[in-house]
Amino acid sequence: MPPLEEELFPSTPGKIKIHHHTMSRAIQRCFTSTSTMFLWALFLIALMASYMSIQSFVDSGSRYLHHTNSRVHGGLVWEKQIRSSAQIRRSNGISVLVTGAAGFVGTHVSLALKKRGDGVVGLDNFNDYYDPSLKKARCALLDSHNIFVVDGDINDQRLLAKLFDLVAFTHVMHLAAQAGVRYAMENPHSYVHSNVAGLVTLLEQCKSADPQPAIVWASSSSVYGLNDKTPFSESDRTDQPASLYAATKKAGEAITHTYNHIYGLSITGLRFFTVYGPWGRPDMAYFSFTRNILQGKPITVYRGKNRVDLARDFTYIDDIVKGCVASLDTSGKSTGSGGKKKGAAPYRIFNLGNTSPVTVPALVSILEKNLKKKAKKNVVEMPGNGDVPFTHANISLAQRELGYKPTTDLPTGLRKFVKWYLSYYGYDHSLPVN
Ligand SMILES: O=C(O)[C@H]1O[C@H](OP(=O)(O)OP(=O)(O)OC[C@H]2O[C@@H](n3ccc(=O)[nH]c3=O)[C@H](O)[C@@H]2O)[C@H](O)[C@@H](O)[C@@H]1O
Repeated sequence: MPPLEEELFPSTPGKIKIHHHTMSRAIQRCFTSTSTMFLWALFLIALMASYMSIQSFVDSGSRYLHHTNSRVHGGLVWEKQIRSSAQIRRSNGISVLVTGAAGFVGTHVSLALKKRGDGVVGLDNFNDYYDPSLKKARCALLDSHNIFVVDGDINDQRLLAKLFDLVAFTHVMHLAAQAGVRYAMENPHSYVHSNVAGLVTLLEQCKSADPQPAIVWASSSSVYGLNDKTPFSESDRTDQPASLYAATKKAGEAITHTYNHIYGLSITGLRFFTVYGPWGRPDMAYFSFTRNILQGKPITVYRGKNRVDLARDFTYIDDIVKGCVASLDTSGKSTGSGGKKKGAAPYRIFNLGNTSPVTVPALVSILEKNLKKKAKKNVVEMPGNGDVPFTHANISLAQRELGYKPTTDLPTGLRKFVKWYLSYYGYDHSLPVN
């Protein structure tokens, strides 16, 4: 016989068996005397009273929890905050659900949209892949611009349905993801959870929404993997990923294609090339190098085979934001409704890079100059951890279709980053940033 807990909470959904006869006999037994019925009535009244007081607590609590983004999803105040954040304040404006809004790119894109009068609602799970206090600080910045960020996960189907019930989003800017190339060896499942399962949950919601939103989402330059034809063009092969991270982003491109094909969702995938800048991600090289140089700690600089330096097409955040906003503006409409396709919808993929790769040692030199301090470098051969030796974007397609034209070179962008870093962390570098 299975243990009692197993009967009550089956490990897989869809296996709950309700034994109606047994249950009705039990109910009959309970109601055999009038005194028992009276006690039951009292119990029900007490239950209703406590439900009503909990509901009013939730409503008043969410007023105060606004800044800390409570996990409580519901209540009149919460709904009002979402509706107000989604309000469009310009003619022909759009209303956008930004997933990963407390992330690096998400914060910048949300601000840009809000500043021009679009409606923005953020969604973020504030996970601890890197210091959540930085995410909270970004969130406070968004809050000061009247952008509300819901504390929740893209895997939470009920929450997504609730958000779409409240707001007829015209667009979804999907930036929530498990990022980082090398961390995939430590925690592979987090990549599948966010970048595959979470993506599907979000697409399922978008496909059944009426109207369906157009979707712009973050793919990655890492999908080019072992491709050695440079610069990388969108039509180059992407079937040789070098990391699980890259594989999940490639999977995302395939998955979004099916939702475009079957349900008529308008999809734009953006292959970002090593994005950097103020409010950036502490797990990335430029950020952790800055911290270590300031703290007098060594940095590890990877080098490719035959002592060849690694290089990246580092792209400044403001350029990426322009590419994201232009993608939203040119996305075209999804054609389906209620899960039914009515015609072909756009399916696009663009490289968003800088078109001028810089080596990692050159990145370190620029940081040294800005920080006025020498790095203690440990140069080691690149371990087989998912890294690729070189990235270089061909951006002519984005230039043609989006008017995308990056304008910030690495020295200028890093100067802005260092200025922000010092203003944010101060000169007391004892605080951990990752
Ligand atoms: O372009 C992209 O698609 C990807 O860009 C970055 O990935 P990555 O280019 O590896 O960025 P960093 O982790 O900042 O590394 C930059 C370079 O510094 C090198 N590096 C990194 C860390 C380190 O300790 N030492 C070191 O030499 C890496 O090998 C790489 O060549 C992001 O972390 C990914 O999320 C993103 O998708």
